[in-house]
Amino acid sequence: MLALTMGDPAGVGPEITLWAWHALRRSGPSFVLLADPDWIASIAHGVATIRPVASIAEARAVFHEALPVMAVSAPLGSTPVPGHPDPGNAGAITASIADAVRLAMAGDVDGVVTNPIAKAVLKQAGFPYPGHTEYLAALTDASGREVMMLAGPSLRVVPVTIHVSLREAIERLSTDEIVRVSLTTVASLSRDFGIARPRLAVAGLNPHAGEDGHMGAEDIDIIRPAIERLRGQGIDVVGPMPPDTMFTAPARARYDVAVCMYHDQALIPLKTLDMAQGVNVTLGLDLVRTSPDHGTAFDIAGQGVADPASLIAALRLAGSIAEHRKTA
Ligand SMILES: NC(=O)C1=CN([C@@H]2O[C@H](COP(=O)(O)OP(=O)(O)OC[C@H]3O[C@@H](n4cnc5c(N)ncnc54)[C@H](O)[C@@H]3O)[C@@H](O)[C@H]2O)C=CC1
Ligand SMILES: NCC(=O)COP(=O)(O)O
Repeated sequence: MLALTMGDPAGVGPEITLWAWHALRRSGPSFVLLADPDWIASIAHGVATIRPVASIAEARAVFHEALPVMAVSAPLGSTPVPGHPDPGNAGAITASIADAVRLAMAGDVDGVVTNPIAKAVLKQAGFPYPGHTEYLAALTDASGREVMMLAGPSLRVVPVTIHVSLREAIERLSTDEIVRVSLTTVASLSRDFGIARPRLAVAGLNPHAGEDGHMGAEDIDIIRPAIERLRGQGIDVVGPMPPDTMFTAPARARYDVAVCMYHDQALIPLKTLDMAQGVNVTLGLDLVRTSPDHGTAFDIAGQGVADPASLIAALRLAGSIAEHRKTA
C-alpha cells in the first residue's frame, strides 16, 4: 500500500489519479489518496468510485473496488478550479505531503508517491522549499542527503545540482558533491533497481567537456577529481563525457545512469526521450518516494486529455522499489 498526495488540486493531478486507480485497481500496487474525499467524489464523474477511509487497513480492504481517500490534516482553502491555482490551498497541499511522510515513516505505507505541485504558487503562500525533494528531506531529517533521479525506459539521469539558477548551479558544483550524489546513486541502483554493479557516465559541464581546459576549467578542476575518487572506490565510471553526445542511443547503451551537473542537462534528454513514462525518484531518504516526471499542466487541467501514464509508472516503480527493499 502506497500513499499518494493530492498535489495542486487545480492541476492535472486529480484526473490522472482517478485514471491511475482505474488502471491499477486489479493488478496494484494499491494506494490511498490523501485529499478531501467530498471534493474528489465531486469530480470522479464515473471514472472511479470514491471511498472515504479512516485507516490504512480500510484502504487496503477497499482498493480493488473503490479509490480510498483519507482526509488531509488541513482543509482546502477554496473549492479547486482546474487551471486556476489558489495559494489559499497551499496549507492542504503541503499537509497532504507531510501526512503521507508520517504514514511512511511509521511503516503504515510502503512509500510515498506525489502528485505535481506548482512551486511558484506555494512560494506565494510562504512555502520555504524549492520542491518536494528538499521538503521531503527536511521532513525526514535528511537535508543534504537527498538526490533526485529521473528514470525512464530509455535513460536514467541524476542532476548534481537541482532547483537553483544556472549561475548558482555552477557556483555550487564541487568534487565532494559529485562524489556524494554518485555514491548515493550507485547504492540505490544496486538496492532498489537490482543492478549489481551500476555503470556511471559523468557529464562534463562545458562544451566538449572543456576541450582540455580551453572552454572552461571545471571539467578538469572539479569533475575529473570526482571521477578519480569514485574509481578509487571501485565504481565503474566514465567521464567527463561531452554533454552533447552522451545521450545518443549508442552512448546510452554503455551506462546505467548519467550523472549530470545541473537540472536541465539531466531533464531535457530525459523528458525528450521518455516524457510519458518518466518517473522522478528521490534517493538518499529513509522512505521510498516517486512522482510523475511532469508538472501541474494547468493549461490542460480539467479537459480530460491528461495522460496518466507517468503517474501509473511512478506508482509501479514505488511498489517495485518497496519490494526490493523488503527483500534486501
Ligand atoms: N514533481 C512536481 O511537483 C513537478 C512540478 N512542476 C511544476 O509544474 C508547474 C508547470 O510546469 P511546466 O514547466 O509547465 O511543466 P508541465 O509538465 O506541467 O507541462 C509542460 C507541458 O507538458 C504537458 N503535460 C504535462 N503533463 C501532462 C500529462 N500528464 N498529459 C499530457 N500533457 C501533459 C502540459 O500540458 C504542457 O504543455 C510548475 O509550477 C512547476 O513547478 C514541474 C515538474 C515537476
Ligand atoms: N523538474 C523536476 C521537478 O521540479 C520536481 O521536483 P520535486 O518537486 O520532485 O522536488
